[in-house]
Amino acid sequence: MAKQYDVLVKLLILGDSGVGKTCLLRRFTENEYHPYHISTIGVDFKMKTLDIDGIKVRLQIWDTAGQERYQTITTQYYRRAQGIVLVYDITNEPSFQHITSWASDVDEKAPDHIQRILVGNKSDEEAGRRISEDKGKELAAFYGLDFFETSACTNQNISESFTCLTGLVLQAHQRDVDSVLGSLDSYLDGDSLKEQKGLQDMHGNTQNTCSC
Ligand SMILES: Nc1nc2c(ncn2[C@@H]2O[C@H](COP(=O)(O)OP(=O)(O)OP(=O)(O)O)[C@@H](O)[C@H]2O)c(=O)[nH]1
Repeated sequence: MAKQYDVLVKLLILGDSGVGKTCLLRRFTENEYHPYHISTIGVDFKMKTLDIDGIKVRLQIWDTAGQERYQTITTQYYRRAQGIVLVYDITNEPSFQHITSWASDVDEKAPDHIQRILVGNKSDEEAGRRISEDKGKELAAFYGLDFFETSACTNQNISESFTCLTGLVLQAHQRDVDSVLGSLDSYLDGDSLKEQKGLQDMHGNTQNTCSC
C-alpha cells in the first residue's frame, strides 16, 4: 500500500505539571481545548501530518507527565526523540526556573543532535503574567533556541512552534543522510515500528489518535 507520508519525526513535550503540555498537543492535533487539568500518567502520544516544503512529515508527538514521580518513565523517551518542546507557563515562575533543569536533563539523556525550542504557554493570561516575554527570549537566547509564546486556549503560535521544531529536525537530519525521502525515512520508520511494539507490550494496546 502506498505510504501516506514521506518521513516520520518524533517530538517530545517536556515541562512542569500544569504548564499546558496536553492542551498544546490537543490544540495542535485536534484543534480542541479543555479548561481542566487531568495530569498525564507516564506518557501519551498523538499523530499529525504536516506538509513542509513539499515533504509530507508524519509527526508522532509524545506528551509526558510533568509530575516528578513519572520521571523514570518519561526520561526513557528522550533518546527516541528528534525534537523537544520545552514548556513553561508565563503565569508560573517556578515552571520558568525549572526549564534549566529540564534542559540539563535533556543534555544528559537525549541524543546529541536533538533539536529544541522554548515555549512560554498561557499567553492569553496577561493579568496573571509573571514572566515577561523578554525574559523568555533571554533564556532562549542563552540556550540558542527559537522561542514562542503560545496559548492553547486562543490557538496563538501553536502551529508555528511545532512547524518550526519539525523544520529544525528535518534540517539537522538532512545533513546526515543523502536524501530525506530515502534513508531518513527508512531509519525513522523502522525505529517507530519497534517503539510502537514496545508500547503494545507495555500497555496491552496502543492509543494512536490521528487527526488527519
Ligand atoms: N489560560 C490558559 N490555560 C491553559 C492553557 N493551556 C493549558 N491551560 C490550562 O492549564 C491546566 C493544565 O493543562 P494541561 O495541559 O493538563 O497541563 P500539563 O502540562 O499537560 O500537565 P501534566 O499532565 O500534569 O504534566 C488546565 O487547566 C488547562 O486548561 C492556555 O494556553 N491558557
